[in-house]
Amino acid sequence: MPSAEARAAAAAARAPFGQRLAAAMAEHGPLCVGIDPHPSLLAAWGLGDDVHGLRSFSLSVVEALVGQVAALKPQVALYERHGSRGLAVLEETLALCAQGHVLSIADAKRGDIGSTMAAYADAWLGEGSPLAADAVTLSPYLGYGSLRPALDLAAATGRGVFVLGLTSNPEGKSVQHVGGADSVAKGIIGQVAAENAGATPFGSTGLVIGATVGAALEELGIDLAASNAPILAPGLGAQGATGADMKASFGAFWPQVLGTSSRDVLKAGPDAGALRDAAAATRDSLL
Ligand SMILES: O=c1ccn([C@@H]2O[C@H](COP(=O)(O)O)[C@@H](O)[C@H]2O)c(=O)[nH]1
Repeated sequence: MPSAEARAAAAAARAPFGQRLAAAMAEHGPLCVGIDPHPSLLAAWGLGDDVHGLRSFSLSVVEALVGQVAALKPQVALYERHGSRGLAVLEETLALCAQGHVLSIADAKRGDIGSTMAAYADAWLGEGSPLAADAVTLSPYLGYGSLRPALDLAAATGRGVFVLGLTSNPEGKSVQHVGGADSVAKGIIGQVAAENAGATPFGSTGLVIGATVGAALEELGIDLAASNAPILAPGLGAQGATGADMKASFGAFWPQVLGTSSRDVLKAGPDAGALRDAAAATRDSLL
């Protein structure tokens, strides 16, 4: 690991995640491709459901899509299921993203009591950590304040977080919509807004709002513009949402939205050109 001085200098030199994401979206369009090496996809690519297949799949996706999309989002669970060697592949995948200057979002959905949260923050956002990504997804359902160690470390290292707000799965409503006009989700989004006050073009504390939420933003009276947050919107493609659906749901908030699709793009592989074409078609549906 580099010295403490070198790590501090690297963190200080990094522009805030929100600014880096805005620049990447302006250059490459509002698409993030998820790296989700499901067993079925490994088989469809002619790879084994083992660490060699995982590595070949992951590195092929990064190599094909560097310079093509705003961000890549490895799904951590699909590396964890291969044990410590799977996590080593995730480290290599994140390093390749950094080398190719494509933003990485580790979809880990971490959330725990504050003292443990500090360790998760070190792992996913700490300078010099082998698993550090440009941003990590967080679950606020142990209380938004419990995320503080990650919010602070992200700010100190120029990294970002995406806090679950309204998730893309149908079951999410049973928790997130509770309270109606004063919904749980609205409360979380309000706390995210406080983190991002004054940041331009948006802050580094993002929100996950599913591409599948339909009219929920309007029904719950949620003003995403006030959150000043980048919005990570999963659910495009395999979960049924289209670019047109997303534009209808997000309306005036569209400039903040980074759509993300995994299986629908990945099924085009393993041919690199076919992967690039699938990503380009998905990105174009968002323009
Ligand atoms: O609300 C959420 C939060 C995260 N996800 C994750 O995004 C991808 C979606 O994969 P697809 O193949 O495009 O459906 C996956 O890793 C989920 O865990 C989400 O879907 N919804």
